[in-house]
Amino acid sequence: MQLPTAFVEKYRQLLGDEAPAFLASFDQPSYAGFRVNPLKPGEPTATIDQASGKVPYVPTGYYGQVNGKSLDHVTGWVYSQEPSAMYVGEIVDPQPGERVLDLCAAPGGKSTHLIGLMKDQGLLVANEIFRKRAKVLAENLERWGTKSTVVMNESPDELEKQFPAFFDRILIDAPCSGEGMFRKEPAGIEYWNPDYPAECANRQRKIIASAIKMLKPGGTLVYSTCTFAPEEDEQNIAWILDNYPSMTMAEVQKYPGMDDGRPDWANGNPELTKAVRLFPHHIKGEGHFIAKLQYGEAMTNPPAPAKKKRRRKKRGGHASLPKEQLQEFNALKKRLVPNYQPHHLLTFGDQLYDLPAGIDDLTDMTVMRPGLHLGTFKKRRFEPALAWALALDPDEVGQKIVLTQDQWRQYVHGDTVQTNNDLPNGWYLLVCDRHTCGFGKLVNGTIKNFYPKGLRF
Ligand SMILES: C[S@@+](CC[C@H](N)C(=O)[O-])C[C@H]1O[C@@H](n2cnc3c(N)ncnc32)[C@H](O)[C@@H]1O
Repeated sequence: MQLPTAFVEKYRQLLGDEAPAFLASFDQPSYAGFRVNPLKPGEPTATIDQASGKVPYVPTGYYGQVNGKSLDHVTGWVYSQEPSAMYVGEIVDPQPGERVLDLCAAPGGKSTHLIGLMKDQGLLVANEIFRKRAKVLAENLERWGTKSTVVMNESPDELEKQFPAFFDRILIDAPCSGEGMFRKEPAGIEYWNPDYPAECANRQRKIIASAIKMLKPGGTLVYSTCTFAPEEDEQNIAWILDNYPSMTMAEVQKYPGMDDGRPDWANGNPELTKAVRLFPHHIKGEGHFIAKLQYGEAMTNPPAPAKKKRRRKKRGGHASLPKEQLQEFNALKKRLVPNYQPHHLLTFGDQLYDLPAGIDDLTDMTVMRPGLHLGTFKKRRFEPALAWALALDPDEVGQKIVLTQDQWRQYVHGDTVQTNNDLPNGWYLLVCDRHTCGFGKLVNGTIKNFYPKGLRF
């Protein structure tokens, strides 16, 4: 691989004797991996059978490729993620019931991991600053089947106004110079120049400052990058320790092949050894840096959570459900999923969502997905959403139709599906090999296709 001369020189100086092995790793193939989804009601055996082994430091992680058009992938039973990146979620270690923020979340590798570890209990706010990427994030989280995630499309400095001292845990998976991904995505090399890491570090410090304002006293902040650059890694952590006396380094478990952070690459603060570096010449994965910090109880006067006036947004705002719509929704729910207990029903235009606990005011925020998308109100009828189907366990649904693999392929292709059953007409959950796939409307033995057009293949 052709690396910039200044890059090679920089790491020769920093790594000394280790530099040849480090530089040689860029000519080795990158590692692919995937995680299995603990929120789904079974093991994705078809994908696991193709794996080349388990990732030792991630209980749900495997080495191997995922087929993007497989049933396992399309229904969110697996998520394709590079093995080093998987360690970030484990270090965040979120617990069920907590409030967690993934501040730079698209396309959703870490968010899907975090909400799985939380057993889909509590609140995950998955935020992405760029709208197109936030849309992809929302789609990936819908496939994952989460009920407790809100997807936002905000800048960190807007979010900090909405959520002062609010979160138990915050992850900053920072936009970075991406040196650790050069092997996997060589196009990233084009953006690199000797000043690029320092430019990224400046941006990262602004994100960090916003994040700290949103952290509860006693909460934890995990900061990760996929770059080797000390400016963006140890030097940013040293900056946090110097400027925020309440922030201290937390210990991180290191598995064989993982390296300590390098104080000598920053200001010599020995605490920096507690960070972890994943180097491609030492582990089976790409380059990563992860540090965990604790917001000590020393911060005795955190800003009180802002009290916001409740008001309806002019456009795209949310509102409680009118009686007629509630009846339409309840009629369908009673037939399909009688035991489903929505937490807080709200509408965005004609879309119905179930907002998770822990957040009740989305005023003044750009929200891509205010919780679980339940469906759409059409003229005097309610059409259940794909996201709702993907969040259900087939065992909790009364009305369902089991598809063969061939019928599932017809369904994701957008075709109607012929059945030879004599079930009454109406909505059914479609299930293939225990994977919930969507809802279909049965009309005289034919399943009408409501699979979203943009997802068909
Ligand atoms: C490393 S990626 C995140 C990857 C993601 N956590 C995952 O695991 O799939 C960093 C993200 O930060 C976003 N970003 C870029 N500039 C930003 C800024 N100024 N503030 C916050 N996020 C930013 C990028 O759009 C990108 O999606």
